Amino acid sequence: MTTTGVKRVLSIQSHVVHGYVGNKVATFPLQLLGFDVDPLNSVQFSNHTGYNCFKGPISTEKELANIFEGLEENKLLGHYSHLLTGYIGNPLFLRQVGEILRRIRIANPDLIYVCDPVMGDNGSMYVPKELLPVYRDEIIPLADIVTPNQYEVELLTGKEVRSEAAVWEAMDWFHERKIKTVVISSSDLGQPGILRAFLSQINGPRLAIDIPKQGDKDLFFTGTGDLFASLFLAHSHASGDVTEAFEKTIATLQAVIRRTVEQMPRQRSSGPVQAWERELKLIQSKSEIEHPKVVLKAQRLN
Ligand SMILES: Nc1ncnc2c1ncn2[C@@H]1O[C@H](COP(=O)(O)OP(=O)(O)O)[C@@H](O)[C@H]1O
Ligand SMILES: Cc1ncc(COP(=O)(O)O)c(C=O)c1O
Repeated sequence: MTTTGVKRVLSIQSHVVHGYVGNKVATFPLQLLGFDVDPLNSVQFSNHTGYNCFKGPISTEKELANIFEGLEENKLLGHYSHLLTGYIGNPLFLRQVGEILRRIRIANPDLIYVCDPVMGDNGSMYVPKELLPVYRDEIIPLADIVTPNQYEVELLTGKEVRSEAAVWEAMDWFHERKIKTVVISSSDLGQPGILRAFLSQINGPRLAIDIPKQGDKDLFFTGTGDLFASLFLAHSHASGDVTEAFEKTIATLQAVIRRTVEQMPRQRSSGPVQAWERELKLIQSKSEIEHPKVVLKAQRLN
C-alpha cells in the first residue's frame, strides 16, 4: 500500500488519566492538524511522574507484541505514514519498538520515524537508567527525526553540552548515525532568561531560536517536550521548509505556555505551584495549534 497523501501516526507513548503528557498531549494537536492518530500506550498512569505519587501499570514487551500482532494480522501496518515514540518505562519494551519499526518499514519503506528519547530533564533521569543504552545503540540509529532535550543529548553522546560549539558537535554525533533531522527542543547555555532551541539537518540548515523563558525563574512545565515532538512531526510533514516547521512548532508552544501561566489558579506568592496547576492548557489553545502565529524567528547559522 502506498502512503502518499496518508497522514496516520502510530504513537507509542504514555497515557495519563489526569493531565497532559505523552499520548494525552500529542493526540489532540496531531488530530487538529489533520492526522489520524493510533495511540498505543506504553504505561497507564494516574498522572505524570512529577506529582507526589503516581500509580498504574507499565506495559510489558509481551503486551506490546500482542497488540502489534493484531495490527499486523489485519494488514494495517502499511497504513502508517509516521511512527512517533515518547515516554517508555521499560527497556525490553523499548527494544520491542525497534522490532516493530522494522516490520512497519517492510510494509511501508517510506515510513518516517520521529523519536523523542524521553529520559529526563535538568540533570535527572525519570525513567530506568537501562533505557539509555537501548536508545543509544539500537533505537536512535533507526530514526529519521530526533527531538531530545539538552540533558538527553548529554546522556546519549556521553558529553557535556554547555556551549554552542558543543551543541553542533553533538548534532554531528547524531548525523554520523545517519539521522537526518535533529532538533534540540530546549537548552540552557547560561544566558539568563533565555532557552535556546536548535535544529540541524544533514545537507540542510543549522538553525537556532532564542526563547524568552516564561513564568517565574523556577517554574517549569511537563509535557512540553511531547507536545514539541508531535507538532514538529505535523508541521515538517505539511511543509518541505524545515525552518517554517521549527518556527511554527515553537510558536504554538509559546502560546500554550502563555495561556497556562495566565490561567494558573493562583499567584506564585501563595506557596509553590502544585503539579496540577502547571498542567498545560492544551484544549483551550485549539486555535493557536491550528493557526500558529510566528513571532520568534529562526536564525540560520550556516
Ligand atoms: N519556561 C518556558 N518558557 C518558554 N518556553 C518554554 C518553557 N519551557 C518549555 N518551553 C517550550 O517547550 C519546548 C520544549 O522544551 P522542554 O520542555 O525543555 O523540553 P523537554 O520537556 O523535552 O525537556 C521548548 O522548545 C520551548 O518552546
Ligand atoms: C508519564 C510521563 N510521560 C511523559 C513525560 C514527558 O514529559 P515532557 O514532555 O515534559 O518531557 C513525563 C514527564 O514527567 C511523564 O511523567
